[in-house]
Amino acid sequence: MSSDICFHVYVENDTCHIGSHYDDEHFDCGKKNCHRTKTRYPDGSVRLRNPNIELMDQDILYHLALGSGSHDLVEMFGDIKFVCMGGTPKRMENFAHFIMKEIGHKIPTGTTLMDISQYSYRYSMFKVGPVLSISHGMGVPSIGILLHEVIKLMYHAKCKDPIFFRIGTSGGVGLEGGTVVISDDAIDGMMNHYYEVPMLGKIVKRPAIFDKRLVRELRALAHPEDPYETVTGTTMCTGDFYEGQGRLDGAFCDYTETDKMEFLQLLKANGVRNIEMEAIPFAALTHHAGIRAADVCVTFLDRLKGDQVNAPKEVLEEWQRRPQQLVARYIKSTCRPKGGFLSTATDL
Ligand SMILES: O=P(O)(O)O[C@H]1O[C@H](CO)[C@@H](O)[C@H]1O
Ligand SMILES: O=c1cc[nH]c(=O)[nH]1
Repeated sequence: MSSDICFHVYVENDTCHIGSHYDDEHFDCGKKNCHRTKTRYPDGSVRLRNPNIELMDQDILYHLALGSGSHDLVEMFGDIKFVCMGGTPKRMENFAHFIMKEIGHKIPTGTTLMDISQYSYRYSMFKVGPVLSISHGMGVPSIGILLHEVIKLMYHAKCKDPIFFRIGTSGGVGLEGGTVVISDDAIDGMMNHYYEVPMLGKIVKRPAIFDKRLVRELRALAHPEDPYETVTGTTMCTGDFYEGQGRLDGAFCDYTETDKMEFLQLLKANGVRNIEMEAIPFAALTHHAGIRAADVCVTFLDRLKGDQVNAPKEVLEEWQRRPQQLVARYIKSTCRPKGGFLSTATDL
């Protein structure tokens, strides 16, 4: 590595290099190819890696029902420190209410939380002080579109060093239902560690990298007395729930149970702890934007034991709250004693 290249993560010739200081240093060194310099202004606010946006009269965030011309995005969202996303509107509305209690955020008596993106009829978005809670739908294209617009929202709103969390559900690989998995790595259905996007007839590969320090900080917030396990490991992100995840119970199945079990055992032997459908674009696009992010999912079943999600509804609801509790502990751990929030739990 030449001396004018910094030790932060940087991308050169389509290859991602991770400097030895990546975990611990997030300052603006100004050196050539510094990922931090490319993605942040000196005050920590999000810098977009698309020069076209600042030349536009206004930017319409179509799927959020927001726009830089129609809304005062700095006034509405400038204080955001945490963006939490998960598949369903109901989970994210519940999380908004939960985090409101946890951080002691007050809204005027007689008022209720509003779905800011309700007229997009695509995603739901709730704001609770420094926390945005947004639904992302199912699968790679849905979360990909949302991430483009939320990252632009962070830029327009001049948010400083926001942290993104995905609060999800997944199938465990050798883990009981109800286990919480913090992803420290992501692979796609072909075991690639990158997000492949066809652009202008060519495949562009973006490395899918999670922030290792954030993973450690979250892991440290798991309580020994929690009545379930919290583990870290690789998450496989597939493009389908049935055949894409080796299930035998889809509308079609052209492989045998032996084929399925061999594949799942291979995943287990390679450190894969769970399977879901968003980790790759979530890791890759947040990393490309220089945004620290973590994917925290509960398992709904052990895929080594079956394919059907058959735990009772109330049990699934309780399990879904487990990743929310961990993320809430993180957010609370960044609260300053005199108000406001730090950018990281370990700055305390
Ligand atoms: O529970 P959420 O966060 O929606 O995520 C998981 O659930 C969906 C499949 O049932 C996929 O989107 C998968 O990633
Ligand atoms: O098995 C599962 C469970 C939840 N979500 C998935 O993608 N797969």
